[in-house]
Amino acid sequence: MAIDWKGLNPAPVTLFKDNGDVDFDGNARLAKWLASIPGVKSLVILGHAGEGTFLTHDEQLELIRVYKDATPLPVVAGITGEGTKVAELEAKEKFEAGATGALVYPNHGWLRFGYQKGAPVDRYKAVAQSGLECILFQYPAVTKANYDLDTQLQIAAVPGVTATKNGVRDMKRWYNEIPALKNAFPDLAIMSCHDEWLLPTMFDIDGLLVGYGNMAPELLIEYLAAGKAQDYPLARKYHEQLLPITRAVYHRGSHMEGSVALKHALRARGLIDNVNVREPLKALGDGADEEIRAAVKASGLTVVQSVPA
Ligand SMILES: N[C@@H](CC=O)C(=O)O
Repeated sequence: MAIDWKGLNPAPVTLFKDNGDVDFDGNARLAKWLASIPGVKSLVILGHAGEGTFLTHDEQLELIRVYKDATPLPVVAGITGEGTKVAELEAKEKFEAGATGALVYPNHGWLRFGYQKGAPVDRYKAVAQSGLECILFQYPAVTKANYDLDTQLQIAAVPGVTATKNGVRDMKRWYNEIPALKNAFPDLAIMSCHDEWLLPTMFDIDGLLVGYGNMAPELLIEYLAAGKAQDYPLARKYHEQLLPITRAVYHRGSHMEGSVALKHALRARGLIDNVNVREPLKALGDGADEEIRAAVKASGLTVVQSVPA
């Protein structure tokens, strides 16, 4: 069954116990809460926000099973294996564990060295053989793992690629490449992942695929609707309302810190009990928790009183 990406696709954080083990029960609880919110379309796990590559192979597969059992929503798994063959096998295992979709990461060697022409499309072809619906993941323009338009068009043509998560962070590229993709592939769902400044992207998208979706799903769904309606004043209102929490979580030293800050925001909303992370993530410094709690309040995000069983 095709995934309907046209809404909010949060990338849940992964919870850990105090002894460092994955807290599967805590993750199931978070999954159930997110899935209970109308407008949430899928849950994208094992990505950056989910500390996917910090989990062992077995933990990754178990987390997919837990999400699959906890929610009727499609479970989308990050595919991060470096080699194309490795990524192909990883996708097969994740499909068998219960995933429906794949967020296909670039080979991370490309971040430093760039890619050879044709290699990205072959990676998608290999992963798509698993039966997972694939998301074309566009990295920021400042990285060498960023795909030129021709490469994006080739990837979008691969059967099984049904959406793109665009994080280019270069509006000149966005304003040219998003229409070109839409023109060539009208059914390709366009999703933004510009967590730290969503506003300029909100008028061109079908959905959001964001870590941000963990902590403010209710408001992001309304914000997305305003963007789709081309209602700039209303979208701007949501942008302003969310600015305190955007600043506290995403305008930090690095996007990596955002994954930790997300946990503080979720704790402030009463959804999780601790802010444990796995190395190489580090705890935030003194004062961060108070700052994030104050931002949650200032953005009008309330403490969640009950989570579906
Ligand atoms: N929002 C981030 C982090 C997520 O994967 C991005 O731009 O990729």
